[in-house]
Amino acid sequence: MSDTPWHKKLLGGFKRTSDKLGENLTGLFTKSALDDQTLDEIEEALIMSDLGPAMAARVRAKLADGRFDKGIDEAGVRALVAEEIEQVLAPVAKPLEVEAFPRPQVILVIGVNGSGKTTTIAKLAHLFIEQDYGVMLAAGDTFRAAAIGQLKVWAERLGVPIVSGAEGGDSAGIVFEAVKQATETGIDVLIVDTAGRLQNKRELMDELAKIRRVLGRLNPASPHDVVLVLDATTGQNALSQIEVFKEVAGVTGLVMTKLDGTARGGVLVAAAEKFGLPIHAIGVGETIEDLRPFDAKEVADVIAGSNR
Ligand SMILES: Nc1nc2c(ncn2[C@@H]2O[C@H](COP(=O)(O)OP(=O)(O)OP(=O)(O)O)[C@@H](O)[C@H]2O)c(=O)[nH]1
Repeated sequence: MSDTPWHKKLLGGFKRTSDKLGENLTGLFTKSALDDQTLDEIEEALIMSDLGPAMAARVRAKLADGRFDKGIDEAGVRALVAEEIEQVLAPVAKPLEVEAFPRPQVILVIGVNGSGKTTTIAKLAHLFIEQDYGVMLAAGDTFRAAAIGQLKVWAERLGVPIVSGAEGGDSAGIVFEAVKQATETGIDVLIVDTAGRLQNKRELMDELAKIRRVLGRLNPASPHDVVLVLDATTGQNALSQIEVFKEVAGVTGLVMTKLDGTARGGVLVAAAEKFGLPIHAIGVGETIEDLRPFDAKEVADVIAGSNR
């Protein structure tokens, strides 16, 4: 197993999730043989750990198949859980690639207020800058002055240009201006912040639809990515947010944040299983380095606490 700084972050980030899974499973391994009751309890422990009912049922079936009436060991169960998690995460672990021609590639970032959207935009920008791409930000969330201000601070820190307007301004207009400037100055990636008011679904839908119309007129392939930012600490609620945003905005991929502050990191797996949407990156902390594309096996082992 690797001991890179990122791996240490992952271990720390998922610690509470992995501890909770451990707690939920504790006591089950003292039984001498695997019987129906223990299988039920293992299934329940996995559901309680937010991993989702489908995965819980599969692990139960596999254990029942191979281990019934035999002794069970904790490492064996953890290894099986890790294997199942890896199989769910491997097909969806896809970093955001910059490949659009003509440039710029336009990434709309959506999500409810407080999900970590602004921070995620800064972290994604940082990842692209590291790969030598030219990045621009657009402050399309004009609903709150604080959101515009926060994005400006990040742009300055990162040393990237930003297009913004006044509070209450027309976000589609700002996005139009940003694409124009990005095209003129040869920017590779334009990352657009958007408002996240789920309280008024109609307004949100209209606003996002208008941004999409403006972008589509400039380049029919744009927006190239619509990335939904989810806060892992909201647990199962993150799953209903995916449903709603798929409906109002169309979602091409997910970023899950705050996996470090929660015992509910299993919801990453439940989201992957239920929706099959690409998961571009995960956030395990507040600094700019704390968002990275991930390796399915590494994350699976960390969540399950397995050293397979
Ligand atoms: N622990 C931790 N905190 C995070 C992570 N990502 C974001 N945060 C914090 O979550 C808080 C909200 O993040 P923002 O980026 O402001 O969220 P937002 O969705 O833009 O929220 P609004 O500005 O209210 O729309 C901030 O204090 C961030 O530092 C993460 O991966 N881990």
